[in-house]
Amino acid sequence: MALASGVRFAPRALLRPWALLRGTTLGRTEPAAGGGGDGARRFGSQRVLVEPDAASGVAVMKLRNPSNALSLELLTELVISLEKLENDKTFRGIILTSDCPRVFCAGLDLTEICGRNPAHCAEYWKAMQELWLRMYLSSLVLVAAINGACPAGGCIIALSCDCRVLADNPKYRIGLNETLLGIIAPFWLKDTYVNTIGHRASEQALQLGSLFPPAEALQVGLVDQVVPEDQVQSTALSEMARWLAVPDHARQLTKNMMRKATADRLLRQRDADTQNFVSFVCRDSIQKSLQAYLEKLRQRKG
Ligand SMILES: CC/C=C\C/C=C\C/C=C\C/C=C/C(=O)SCCNC(=O)CCNC(=O)[C@H](O)C(C)(C)COP(=O)(O)OP(=O)(O)OC[C@H]1O[C@@H](n2cnc3c(N)ncnc32)[C@H](O)[C@@H]1OP(=O)(O)O
Repeated sequence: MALASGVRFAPRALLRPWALLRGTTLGRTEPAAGGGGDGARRFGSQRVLVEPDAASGVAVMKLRNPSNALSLELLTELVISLEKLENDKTFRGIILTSDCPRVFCAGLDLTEICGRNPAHCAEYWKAMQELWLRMYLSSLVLVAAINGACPAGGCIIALSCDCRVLADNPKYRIGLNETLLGIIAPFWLKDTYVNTIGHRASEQALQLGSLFPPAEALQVGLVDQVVPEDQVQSTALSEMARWLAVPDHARQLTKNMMRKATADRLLRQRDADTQNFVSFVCRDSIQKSLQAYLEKLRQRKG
């Protein structure tokens, strides 16, 4: 499997991705609902459904994990689906959206870093880095159709796209709220925030752990459009058409020019970033606060 980073990254899950997917439908194709013609074959896995439209060169990728928390399996399946589309010259763009009601993506799956050993936390963080690198540097146009809450790691996914369309629902807040959980956004995530909304706005939002409701997210430049919920998909398609109107080679080289330095910074320090992450999240105090946060989430549900 070609990796965005070159040779150093070899988490077990990605070396044996199919092992994680036993019993799922990844790699199988089936007719899309209401489809059946050329380009209407969908494929996917347990946690990622891909609806490709060969005629337009656009695939819709739907996340369908509980709350779309970024489990190791979800990260792995996302990378595999992305790679599959990247390698198929039919496709020029992906619309990323959620199949879960009210949640686009709940961020890191905290159960992957709570009560786990350092080796597991390292494997998990490498998978997170890998997904971000692949998305951030993707040659395809990525449009996020954000149809639900989008905190922390969910915001990372959205920020790594080229364009963001958010549903106008005050419950669908977006931002990097890590500090409120007692954790810290890594430098590459901070850089992505700064690249998107500027230094001062990032400084404020990161320290305060701000989750922006739609109008504020638009105002600060975190999203590009806010539209009624039933128009998120159609608006994402219109945005996609606008981006695809530009010749691929010129757009791709420009994207690379804008993003390469940020990605290279992580590539240069990937191991150190992993070590920082592991030693930070494995501290007793951080484990305790993550446990308490998870407990609060579970109780809130009941
Ligand atoms: C080198 C750097 C050094 C250190 C770096 C350290 C850390 C890395 C820093 C940054 C990277 C990113 C970090 C993160 O992403 S942390 C996760 C942040 N996410 C959140 O705070 C969101 C929490 N969830 C919610 O607010 C709500 O669930 C949500 C608004 C998304 C949906 O609300 P809804 O009412 O629809 O669902 P719930 O009933 O609340 O939840 C359903 C179910 O899902 C579980 N759940 C939710 N979110 C998570 C999660 N992130 N991880 C694990 N599980 C989650 C929730 O407990 C319920 O479970 P269950 O009761 O079992 O059904």
